[in-house]
Amino acid sequence: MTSSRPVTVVVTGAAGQIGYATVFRAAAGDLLGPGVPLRLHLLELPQARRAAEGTALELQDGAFPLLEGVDVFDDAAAAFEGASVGLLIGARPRSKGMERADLLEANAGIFSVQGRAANDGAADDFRAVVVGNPANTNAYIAASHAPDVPRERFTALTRLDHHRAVAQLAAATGARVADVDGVAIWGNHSATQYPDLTHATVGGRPAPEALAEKGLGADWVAETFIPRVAKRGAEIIEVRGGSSVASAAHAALCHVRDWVRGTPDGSWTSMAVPSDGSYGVPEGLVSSFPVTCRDGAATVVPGLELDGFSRARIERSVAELVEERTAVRELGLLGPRG
Ligand SMILES: NC(=O)C1=CN([C@@H]2O[C@H](COP(=O)(O)OP(=O)(O)OC[C@H]3O[C@@H](n4cnc5c(N)ncnc54)[C@H](O)[C@@H]3O)[C@@H](O)[C@H]2O)C=CC1
Ligand SMILES: O=C([O-])CC(=O)C(=O)O
Repeated sequence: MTSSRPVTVVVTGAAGQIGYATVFRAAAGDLLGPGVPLRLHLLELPQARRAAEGTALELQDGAFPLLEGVDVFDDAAAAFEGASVGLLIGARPRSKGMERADLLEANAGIFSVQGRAANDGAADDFRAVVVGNPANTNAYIAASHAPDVPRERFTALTRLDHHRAVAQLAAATGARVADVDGVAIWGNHSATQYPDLTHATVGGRPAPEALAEKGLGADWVAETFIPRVAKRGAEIIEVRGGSSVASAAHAALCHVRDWVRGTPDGSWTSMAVPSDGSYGVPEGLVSSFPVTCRDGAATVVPGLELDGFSRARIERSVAELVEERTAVRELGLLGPRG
């Protein structure tokens, strides 16, 4: 994505915590790269529109050379008009007494409208990352309502989980984060996710070898590493008194940046993408995989060997995604490509 014409980026939930942490870095070039001018479309609920207008004033005060304009909307159709990138952050949080079906239903209301808005008004090269939870199923819902947008353009964020896994492996082995490679997140952005170290390396050596040197084996991976990463969101809420914000914004920026500019040669990252059927994940389900990105397309890393433990963990998380899809299907919340 190199252009002298500004790229329009729609940010939903722009006045929320992650939205606020994202837009300034996007304006500074951390989303699309240093040479790419952009316009921001900030979408908010009517009651938060004023706060988004305040954010727009602050963006103006940043005098960002790449930022060619900011518009504020409380109507999805108008906000998605002409957009090439969507950062779909705004979602309905679970409130007290809310059942899972209620949560799925409330979010389906949001993501069906936004999927239709993308379908009808976004640019031909529109692509989106869904951050708002339940992110994978929200992305599935949006894609189902956007039959004219290639399905693979609707993805969900598991890059934060990927970063968490990299950082935990680095800490456990005493390595630098930059020396860790080949970590993968599989499945749902939820506690069932599978952070996989079986193909990871530390300083070029297999991760199990580097861990063994520290006295850490398969038990540590199963009983400490995996739950630590999978439940890190809850740990942050517990310690910080609020859910992850800056780390989530950073991950969303990295997700889009790598998607449009490519992953480094010889390396992969994790993204939740509509399955192409690889590794037994039902086609279309938005599930996290190790992916490489080239020329604006994300491709699931083919041919990785999975042992019985990995296969069982992936199946468990994918089963949860299937359940979520069944629930929204039964509630009649999917669109024409459901
Ligand atoms: N996938 C991931 O790794 C992570 C996902 N999350 C999720 O990200 C979402 C946002 O988190 P925060 O920014 O902390 O929440 P927040 O509550 O601070 O902000 C959400 C914003 O979205 C807005 N919003 C709600 N419905 C909207 C709609 N239909 N159109 C436009 N705007 C709408 C709200 O008015 C609010 O300003 C949550 O669902 C959270 O669970 C958070 C951390 C990590
Ligand atoms: O649970 C939440 O709302 C936050 C979240 O997704 C995470 O930190 O991974």
